[in-house]
Amino acid sequence: MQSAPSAPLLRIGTRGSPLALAQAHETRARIASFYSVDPDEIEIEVIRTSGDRIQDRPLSEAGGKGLFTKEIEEALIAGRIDLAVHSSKDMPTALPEGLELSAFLPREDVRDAFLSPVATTLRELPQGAVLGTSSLRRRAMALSLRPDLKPVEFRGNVETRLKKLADGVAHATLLALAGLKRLGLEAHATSIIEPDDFLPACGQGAVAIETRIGDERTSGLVARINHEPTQIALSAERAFLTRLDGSCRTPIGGLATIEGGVVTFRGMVLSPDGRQSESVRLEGSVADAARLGFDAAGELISRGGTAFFRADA
Ligand SMILES: NCc1[nH]cc(CCC(=O)O)c1CC(=O)O
Repeated sequence: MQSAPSAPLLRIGTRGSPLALAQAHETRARIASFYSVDPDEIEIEVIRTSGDRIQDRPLSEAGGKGLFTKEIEEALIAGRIDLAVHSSKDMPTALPEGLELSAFLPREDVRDAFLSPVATTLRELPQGAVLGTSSLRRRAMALSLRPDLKPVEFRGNVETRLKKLADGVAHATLLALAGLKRLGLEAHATSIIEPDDFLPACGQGAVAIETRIGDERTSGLVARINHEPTQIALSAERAFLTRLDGSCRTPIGGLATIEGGVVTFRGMVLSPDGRQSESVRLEGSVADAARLGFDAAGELISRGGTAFFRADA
């Protein structure tokens, strides 16, 4: 007689892109190793989201960030999965009722990479070069440094964008170094852009684990693999975004770094054409990280920085 398969220890929900799968597998490996269980006892369930389905128009027009999380969060609420693994950067600031971010993996590199077959850096691109990017932040920041560049829409997963670049659809593109590294594709980076020049998106490089509020078993299990400095940095960055009330139609950069118990938060808002911008830099204690992000947003609002994106919302 065959015995009935035993119920999995945990079920992880994720998107099916190679990057999402790499992140789900890393989460599974960390949990399995912490509890010394066979990784196969933790199921990975691939869920197709609206963001994966919609390919014909910019996502900022189709409804924004929530598109990559909606169906996964529905499965979580319904109890078909126990935890969801997401790129923090793709998550809306407001979570659906009943869900929480209960843990973060150690943050990967936060920087953006410059990729081009014709130049080593953004500054060295030929006059009027075509820049492929679907990120309003990268577009605005690139235009602030090089107003002559011609941005074109560049959708798809990391591999698709690399292929478009190789096919000559654009002279250059910008990608998160974190994604390239998690996919083992960092050799494709032509150069790396320092945050001083080009602030990353809030949450860039951080992987978030979402669970049901009240599911003590799962939140207890994942709490043990939580990377606290990442969680603290993310609390500042998410507070910043929440107060700015930015959608993905808004060029915003934000980064919290932690050193010796001190959190440094840098934030920036830009007009879509990159001609106007406001920046802020605040320091505070680790215990006040969320307050720091909140205050940084307040500072930009009081300087009128949010008028840049309110106008075209
Ligand atoms: N918007 C897509 C997305 N979401 C997360 C990453 C990269 C990994 C990360 O930032 O954690 C990417 C691709 C990119 O921006 O290059």
